[in-house]
Amino acid sequence: MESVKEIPMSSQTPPPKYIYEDHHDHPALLPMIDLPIIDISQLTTAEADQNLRSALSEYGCIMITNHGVESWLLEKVGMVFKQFVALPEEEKLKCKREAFQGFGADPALAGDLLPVDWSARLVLNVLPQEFRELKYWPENPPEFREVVDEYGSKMVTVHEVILKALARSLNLKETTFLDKIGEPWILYARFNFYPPCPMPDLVFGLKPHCDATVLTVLLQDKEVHGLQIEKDGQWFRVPIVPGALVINVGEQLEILSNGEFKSSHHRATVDSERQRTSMAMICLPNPEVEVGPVEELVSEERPLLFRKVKYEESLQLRYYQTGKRIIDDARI
Ligand SMILES: O=C(O)CCC(=O)C(=O)O
Ligand SMILES: [Fe+2]
Repeated sequence: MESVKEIPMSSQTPPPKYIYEDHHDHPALLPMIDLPIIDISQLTTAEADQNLRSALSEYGCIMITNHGVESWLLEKVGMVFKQFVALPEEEKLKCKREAFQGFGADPALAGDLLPVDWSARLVLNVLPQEFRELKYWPENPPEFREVVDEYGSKMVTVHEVILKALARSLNLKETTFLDKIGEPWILYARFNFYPPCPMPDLVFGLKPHCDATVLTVLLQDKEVHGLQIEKDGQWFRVPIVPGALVINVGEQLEILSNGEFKSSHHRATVDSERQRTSMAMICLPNPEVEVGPVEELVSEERPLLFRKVKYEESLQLRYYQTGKRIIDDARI
């Protein structure tokens, strides 16, 4: 098992296991993308629902404002994680990553793997409450648990508001997607920590991937860029918009919507001098549920694209490390 000691060291020239032979564009050289910004307090009007639908269909990744998370809480969520990563090693070891939850690098699996990410993550099941394993939840800083708990409950509303609007925009009963992902669906948090790296064009903080989720709500670092998305075969940097949250369509929503919404292909690069953090709140179907396309979205003009699949953490990790996608297994 990896320990927190195996987190990449900011001062090091990257050891070979992190290095991509074909270097990618230096992050600073890529153009910024102008992502749609959607005020989600306007959703329920037919026009706002349609705007959300077309923005997500075109980009797979948008920004949202008026999402109901007060600015002090956004600030705190970012801050408590920065305070946690600044703690001494022994303190962080108390939440050491095991198979899935906790703090550390991804466990290294056997096989033909892609280079290792220049990052470490703190992964926590947040909701439903009975899925929480508090031994992985930092006790330091002292407000960590309360802040993540509060932010998590706001995220339930954000997910519900968006999933209902997307269903309405496709002329479906508004709870269609929520009904399909089962009760309770799962909310988990992934806090990403990217130490600086002197050769940012040779490593990735998070390799190119699509989230295996329904939706991901991402709080970016306030100052340091790193998120990039691919659109029409080109990579772009995602701007930092103060107070806005980033929404990524995940593979489960691509399946549910029979391909109407495409999961966003994205990655995180690292900075040569400054550390970066980000925090993803992720929606997954209930673990007992098999997710397949909504029947009303299948027709003669729009044939069935996917068979039903069950999300599995261990499979997902293996796929991530080998550059495969679960959704490709589901494609008919
Ligand atoms: O750090 C970022 O901006 C991207 C994070 C991300 O893609 C993820 O956690 O899945
Ligand atoms: Fe992601």
